Amino acid sequence: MTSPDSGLPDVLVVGAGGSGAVLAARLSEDAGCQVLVVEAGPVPRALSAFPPDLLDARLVPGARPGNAAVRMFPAHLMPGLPYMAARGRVLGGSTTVNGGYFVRARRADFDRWAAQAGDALWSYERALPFLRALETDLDHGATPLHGDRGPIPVRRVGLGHPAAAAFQAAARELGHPFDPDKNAQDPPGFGPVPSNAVDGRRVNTGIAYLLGGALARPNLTVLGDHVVRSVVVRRGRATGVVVEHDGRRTLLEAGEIVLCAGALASPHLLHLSGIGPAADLARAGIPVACDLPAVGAALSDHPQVVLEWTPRRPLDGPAGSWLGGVLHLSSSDGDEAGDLEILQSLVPVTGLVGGRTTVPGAPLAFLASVQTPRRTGGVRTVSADPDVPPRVDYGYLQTEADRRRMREAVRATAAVVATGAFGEVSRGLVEPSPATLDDDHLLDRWTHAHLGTSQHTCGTVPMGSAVDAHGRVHGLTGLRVADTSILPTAPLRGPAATAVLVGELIAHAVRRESG
Ligand SMILES: Cc1cc2nc3c(=O)[nH]c(=O)nc-3n(C[C@H](O)[C@H](O)[C@H](O)COP(=O)(O)OP(=O)(O)OC[C@H]3O[C@@H](n4cnc5c(N)ncnc54)[C@H](O)[C@@H]3O)c2cc1C
Repeated sequence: MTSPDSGLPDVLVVGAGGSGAVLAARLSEDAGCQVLVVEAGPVPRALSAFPPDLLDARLVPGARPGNAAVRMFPAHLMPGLPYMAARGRVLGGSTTVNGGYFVRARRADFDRWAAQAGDALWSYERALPFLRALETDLDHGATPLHGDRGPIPVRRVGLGHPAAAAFQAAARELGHPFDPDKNAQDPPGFGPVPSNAVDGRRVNTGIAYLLGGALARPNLTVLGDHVVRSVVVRRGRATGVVVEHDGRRTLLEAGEIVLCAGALASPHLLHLSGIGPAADLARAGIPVACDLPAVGAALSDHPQVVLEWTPRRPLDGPAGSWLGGVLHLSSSDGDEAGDLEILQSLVPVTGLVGGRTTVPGAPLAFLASVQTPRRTGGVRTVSADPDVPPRVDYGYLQTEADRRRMREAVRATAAVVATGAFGEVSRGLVEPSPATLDDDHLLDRWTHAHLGTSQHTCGTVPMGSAVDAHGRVHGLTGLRVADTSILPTAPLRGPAATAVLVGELIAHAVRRESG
């Protein structure tokens, strides 16, 4: 904490996204803690000020090219395979432009993170009270596993749509267990998707944590359209940030700086501030403040391909959410239960990309992802100019084991579509052909041509080698990272619920440290 008469905020939070909005709201519950949030994107002060597509749970705003609420990062999924990665740039960050699938990490993820962080704070048992506190589970209410008072409303998407019902019947036909509560740590199988959308409206973290009352607190200030360019480090201590607004740069100082800019922007900001691998920084012309090789050394994400199928008859559009059911099954590795995911979209991909909930005659889709915990690729900063984007490499499918798991995910999806039960609604897959499915080499080529990502990036500033279990950056004082960057590996599920948990856990840690 700063001294009361310094006039400086105690904590300056960079980014009001999946973790930052949560952290700022929780820290400002203490009226004696002055919190300043600096967000690069716009900050609507009321629900009605959000563009309607950012609230519509039948859409995934981040999938639509050119959406003003999205910042694109040029990237490579594999060497020679370029891609544009989307990140939310608006109050709520990527939770405002994402799919609204809100599933907790698995116990195995917590075990791994607790070991890597060297702190039981990250164990499932210690995290569970925070997982309960962050949600209002509208299906279960208050139980030992679920909460009924938290800011994020969680409801499982109904399986009443004919395509979702057919998916459920297909999973049963194939012998997959029913997994009715994906947030309960039961054996993985087919089930409805827990979502932070209610009555067709996606509730991002800005709405849930800030617009719900925190924004009115006198000790909380949230600045929108202010882009942090770098962190100022003096004699091993972070003292402030350089911020750009309306073309003008100013210095904002605070007792402590917390980066919540997301798993692509946070490592870039650290690099621009001279914190990262010294040789790379020197090559980019950035003076080194702290040699920290682990910053940006790898990332962790989930490769994904879309498999489209042709409806046998015209099907209605989705009622309240683009999401159908979801099936988790295990790759033949057998090490990580439920590491393959088949997620159903009730909106054609052309609709998601074009911002439309129905496209007559268009095929519907499954999103097949490999969610085995992996660290690959990385984020490298190539210029001291903050406007030059970092080099983002996903490093997907570089090993035979990675390619095999992806083949298994694709073939498992094809098996669902090939069931008699799914045949009630489907004429079959658009691609790949049976001949391609049968041949490893052809299937690898098909996958390469159709490869995408779940946009679940984590692990770019990992606990253990870059920050400690409280997000404190090694080798410096006054600087933390508190977003999905610090999770050493992406969870076996989508990371949005865990991003919120990061905000909750780090707020708890900050409060405990300051007594
Ligand atoms: C298209 C898409 C779909 C997804 N779908 C799902 C899903 O359905 N389920 C799921 O679990 N996960 C999903 N995810 C991932 C999930 O939304 C993210 O993992 C999560 O929101 C990350 O939280 P974060 O706090 O780390 O970063 P973010 O939520 O991205 O927040 C970072 C914030 O920092 C701000 N910021 C960045 N740089 C600066 C700067 N220099 N100065 C000031 N502010 C800055 C940004 O504007 C943003 O508001 C999806 C992601 C995307 C992009």
